[in-house]
Amino acid sequence: MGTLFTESQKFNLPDADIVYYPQLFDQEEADSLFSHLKKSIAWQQDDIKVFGKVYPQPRLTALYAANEKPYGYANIVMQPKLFSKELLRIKTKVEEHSPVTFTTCLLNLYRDGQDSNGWHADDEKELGKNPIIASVTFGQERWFHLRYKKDKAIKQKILLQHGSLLLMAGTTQHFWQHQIPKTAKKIGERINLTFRVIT
Ligand SMILES: O=C(O)CCC(=O)C(=O)O
Ligand SMILES: [Fe+2]
Repeated sequence: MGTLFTESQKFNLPDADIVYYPQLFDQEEADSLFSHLKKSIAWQQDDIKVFGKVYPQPRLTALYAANEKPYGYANIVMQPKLFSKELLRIKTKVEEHSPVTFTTCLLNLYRDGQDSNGWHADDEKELGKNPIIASVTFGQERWFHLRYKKDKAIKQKILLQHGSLLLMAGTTQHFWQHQIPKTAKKIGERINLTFRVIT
């Protein structure tokens, strides 16, 4: 079961460094990792505070890491659980395409088209100055939207497919925001893993 060769795609966008690998995992391996993660991850639904009002987050999440450092964003502070051997296997595979060793993985489970992730940048202080974020998709493919902060008419859509990897590096998180929009279509579940370095 070697890695299939599939062309990577580098996006030519201002102040961004974004590369997409459509098939980090082949179909069979991606199917089996999806079912494994669906049942073994400690999925939780946190509340988020937006302009003083509290809402349940429109997706389930979980935090795993190689250390015990918490990760906080949008009024939530998450304490990690230790990486499982499958998460370490995925991490090792991702690191073949990345110059850094990741410490932490934030996972998202989008249960259907009404689950989403609003406009944001991964620019929390504990991620460091020019963070490398590696985002892996299993299950339902979803659109990933990017918009340039200085001119929101400059944007990019990327279809994140089953078994794919998206790498964001350089100044991407300073100059760009991203989101996973809702869709009215009847669609299945998607698991997303975002590997990060938290020091
Ligand atoms: O689900 C995705 O592809 C994006 C997740 C994301 O942006 C995040 O967790 O910060
Ligand atoms: Fe993000």
